[in-house]
Amino acid sequence: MAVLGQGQPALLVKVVMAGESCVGKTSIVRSYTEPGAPACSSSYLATIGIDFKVKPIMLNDTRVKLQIWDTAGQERFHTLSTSYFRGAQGFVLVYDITNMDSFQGITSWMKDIHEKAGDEVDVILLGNKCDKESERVVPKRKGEKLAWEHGIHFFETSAKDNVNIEDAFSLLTKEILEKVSSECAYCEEVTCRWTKQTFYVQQSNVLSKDHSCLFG
Ligand SMILES: Nc1nc2c(ncn2[C@@H]2O[C@H](COP(=O)(O)OP(=O)(O)OP(=O)(O)O)[C@@H](O)[C@H]2O)c(=O)[nH]1
Repeated sequence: MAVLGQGQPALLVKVVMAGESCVGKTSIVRSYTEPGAPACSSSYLATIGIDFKVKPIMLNDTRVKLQIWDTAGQERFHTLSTSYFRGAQGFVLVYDITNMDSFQGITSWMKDIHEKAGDEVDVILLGNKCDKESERVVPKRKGEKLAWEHGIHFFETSAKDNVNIEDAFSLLTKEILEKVSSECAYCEEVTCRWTKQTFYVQQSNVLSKDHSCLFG
């Protein structure tokens, strides 16, 4: 894998948040990208359409710019939300441990992800709101079993108390980087017809030879 130092441009990684409405997707993104600020508020404000945040991180000496797309979970936004799945390298798929319907919806979300983003994409499953133990209706072993059946990693998280959020994003990003370095599934090699210089094209991003985004 290309090792990018401080002075070098960052590798751009697109991650999409998915899951039913009100499971805590926005709060998880907030907890991760705005440390110190309250991730949860007493009033719930549904995501309308789509939003995104950027989080620069350093992982094993590689500079990464995580572009996190926060989709709306409400059914009326389903077509719009899933249209952002295409081209993503990773998904954070979330259910709420106090809401059985949100857990039962996970299989359908997995289907959407594979249909739109392919079978090779990395997914991590989060059972959120683990601070609400007294209201739990989804046992932890059910989440573990479902993740195991899909061959993906699993964490129980709390956006409110910032539990396991950083670990979840780090593990997902690590898996994505391993894939990019081993087979570069997302890049297409292009040679400039005038300068004969080689570039890699990843979606709309032009990447330099070491796969770091030139516009990073
Ligand atoms: N106790 C607790 N509440 C949480 C947690 N995460 C989110 N919430 C609350 O749950 C509600 C919904 O959170 P959001 O982050 O807006 O949920 P969402 O999945 O983005 O919802 P949509 O935008 O409709 O898709 C809010 O009132 C949050 O404050 C958590 O870890 N613990």
